[in-house]
Amino acid sequence: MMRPSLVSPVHGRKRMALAESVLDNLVEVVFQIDCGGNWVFLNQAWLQLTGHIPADSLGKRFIDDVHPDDRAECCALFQSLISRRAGECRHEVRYRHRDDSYRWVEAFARCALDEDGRLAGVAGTLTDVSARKAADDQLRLAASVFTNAGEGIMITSSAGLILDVNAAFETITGYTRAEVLGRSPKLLSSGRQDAAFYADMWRNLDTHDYWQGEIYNRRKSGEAYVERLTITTIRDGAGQPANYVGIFSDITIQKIQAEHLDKIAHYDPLTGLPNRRLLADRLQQAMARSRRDGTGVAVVYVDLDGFKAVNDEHGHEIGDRLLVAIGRRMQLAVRELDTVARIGGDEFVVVIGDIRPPEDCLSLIARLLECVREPAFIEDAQVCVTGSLGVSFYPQDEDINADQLMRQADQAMYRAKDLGKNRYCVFDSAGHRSALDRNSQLEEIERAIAKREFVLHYQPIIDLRTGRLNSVEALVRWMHPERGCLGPGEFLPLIEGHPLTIPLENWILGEALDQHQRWLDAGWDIAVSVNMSGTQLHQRDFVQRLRTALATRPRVDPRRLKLEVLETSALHDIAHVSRTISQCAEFGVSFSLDDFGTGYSSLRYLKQLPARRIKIDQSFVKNMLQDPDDLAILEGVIGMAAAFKRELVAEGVESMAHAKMLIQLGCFLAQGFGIARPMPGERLVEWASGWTLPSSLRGCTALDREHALLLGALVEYRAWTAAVLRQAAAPAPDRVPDAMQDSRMEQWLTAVGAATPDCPAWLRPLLALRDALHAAGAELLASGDDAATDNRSAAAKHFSGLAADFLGMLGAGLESPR
Ligand SMILES: Nc1nc2c(ncn2[C@@H]2O[C@H](COP(=O)(O)OP(=O)(O)OP(=O)(O)O)[C@@H](O)[C@H]2O)c(=O)[nH]1
Repeated sequence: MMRPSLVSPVHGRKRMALAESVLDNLVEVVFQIDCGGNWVFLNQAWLQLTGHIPADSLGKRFIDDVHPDDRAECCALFQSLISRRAGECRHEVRYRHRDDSYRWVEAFARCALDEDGRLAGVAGTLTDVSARKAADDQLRLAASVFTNAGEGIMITSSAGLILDVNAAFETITGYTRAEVLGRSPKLLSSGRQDAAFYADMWRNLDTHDYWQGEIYNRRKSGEAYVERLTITTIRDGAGQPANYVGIFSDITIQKIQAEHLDKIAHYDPLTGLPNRRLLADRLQQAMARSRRDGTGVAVVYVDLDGFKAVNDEHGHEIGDRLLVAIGRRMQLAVRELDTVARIGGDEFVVVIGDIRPPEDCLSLIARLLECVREPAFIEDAQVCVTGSLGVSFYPQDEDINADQLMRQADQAMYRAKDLGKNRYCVFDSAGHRSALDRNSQLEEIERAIAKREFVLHYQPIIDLRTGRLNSVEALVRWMHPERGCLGPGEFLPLIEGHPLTIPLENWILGEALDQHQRWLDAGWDIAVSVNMSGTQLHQRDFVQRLRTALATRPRVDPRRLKLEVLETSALHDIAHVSRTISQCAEFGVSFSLDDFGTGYSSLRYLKQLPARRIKIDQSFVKNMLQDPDDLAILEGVIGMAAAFKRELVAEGVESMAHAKMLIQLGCFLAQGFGIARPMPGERLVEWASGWTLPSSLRGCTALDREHALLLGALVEYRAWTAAVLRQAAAPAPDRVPDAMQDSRMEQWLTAVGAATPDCPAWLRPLLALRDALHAAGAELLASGDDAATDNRSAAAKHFSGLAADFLGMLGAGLESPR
């Protein structure tokens, strides 16, 4: 049964119009070419395909816009259809667009006949297949890459089963494609990676769709290899993992080379221990860990003692094996996190981390010392060395880096060597700081010498009997650009014993001689004394240098130069210094022993050193008015100087009272603030012309023995009365004896006949006053801590009055004719 038609048929012109509309709405180009190869019909789709309006192309040769490479084939097909007058063909050809690009076109053509059945040409369709062609190319390319890639490629399902692998996979792993399809990549596993490794890999694939790393796998042959692997997650339209693609390359050879290079770069070839470079890295890590968790690090520098002798005695090879043995022992002694490195020759460094208080690791350090000195038995030989170890600790009060820490340990190691080897020394950072300070101060002094910041001042030495200027002492001052004028006490102690004393003293000597010449020019011939240190006098060329200094100043009479040497300065080689003094004496330069009495060997020096002059240290002079002990020393020195026939100078004369007492004791040359302070050279002449002997000193002479005893008694009583008053004012634990131990007084009284039955009448008031003074003293001291303040001050007043009277009476006795 026929189905009823839903549309009514169209005929004639209507049909033609409908056909035209259908043709123009087609996506494909519908065409006809005449037998000469010219376009005779094109629908509207032509515009879309070529950019040309169909009417513009009609009458033109179809072949002209075919890609030159495709023309021959196209012509041949066309000719074949025309000549056969029947048939059809389908092929792909590139056709030029108006914009000069080419589109891939699938052409379908068959012979077209006219109404009379004669051949009219060729008709057919053209379809734009550029997009499909591009996709095909892409696919072909991908397939080619997959097949030909140097990297192994493995595609798995979301379940992790292998879906495909390429040829490189087969080459690298040794498995064929057929052997692995459908299997898990685990078949390659070497077991070298732990579960955590794979867990991390899957975490990355889940969250970042990507993982890259190095992985140790096993080939089919069982051989292990290293691959660098990148895995990418491929997700489906719903965002679920559909596949995993792994791309890997075999990096086994590079890995071996890198490990070899790393070994060479970071390990000592002989012992296999970390070398200096790796040590630096490990130390940095240990310091970082220490900062993180608040623990400490110790750096132990180990240098073998006497290792050269092992080489010399047993040969280099045994030496090598000893180094290996010691390195191994130390490595066994420390924990795994610690580092034992060999940094060269017979030097090792051990970094000990995670220590709590530094003392924590001292037993370990002692063990390292044992590791070194334990004998080693190598080829029938017993080989022994010891080690010197230096230790530094991290952290320290000040910020410190790894290099500094190593240097500190190195320094401490040198100290261990200095102290006799076979021991360890811990770096003393406080000592180091003061050494650093000292270094910078020394540098400053060195600069100051170069910049001529030092000047000399001169202090007169006076003959107290005549008031005449005897000589001057040159005293150095530092005109410091920031701190002003500094006295020698502020910088000389810094350079004591240091080589820097030599240039400074050379300058002082030269400058003093130059000044002497300037005074000569002014018609003033005054002797000058210059201080010389023990360091200077121990110089072998000292005498020669002194001669040269004098020779370059020919107008200076060497006898006008005196050199002062500190009695306390380290005169190690007294015989040498004695020879030096004698040699200088040969050309007129004399010596003084300065600060005499303060050293342990005053008498020895006095006996052995041919110094012409002795200078009594000012500490004895300063207190001689009220300290019987200092007075006794002074008297002793004065006696010795007389016995040894040495000239005597008293230093530290602060007042005319001091000067007077010195005269009375028989010391006539003096210097001190009481006479004149040190002054610049040019002021000295003016000062000397204005200076006269104070009247209190005129006519003053040395005392006879009787008066000298009285002077001693006076000093004793001054000391005692002052002590009693001090004690009364502020009771001290060391109580003053109630009764005066008046030994000098007793000696004097005996000398003047007080003990005889016919005691001189003039003495009686003095003795009575003395008894009263003693009684008042005892009463004052007995008044005790709990006595009423008023009572005590009344008793003190009474005692002071008696003391003044008594001391006045003794003083008057000193003035009495002898
Ligand atoms: N066997 C061997 N000896 C080496 C090696 N490297 C350096 N030396 C020698 O090790 C010695 C190290 O010198 P020193 O540290 O001055 O010798 P030392 O006798 O230990 O001296 P002190 O440290 O002052 O006790 C030198 O004689 C080097 O020739 C080495 O790799 N093998």
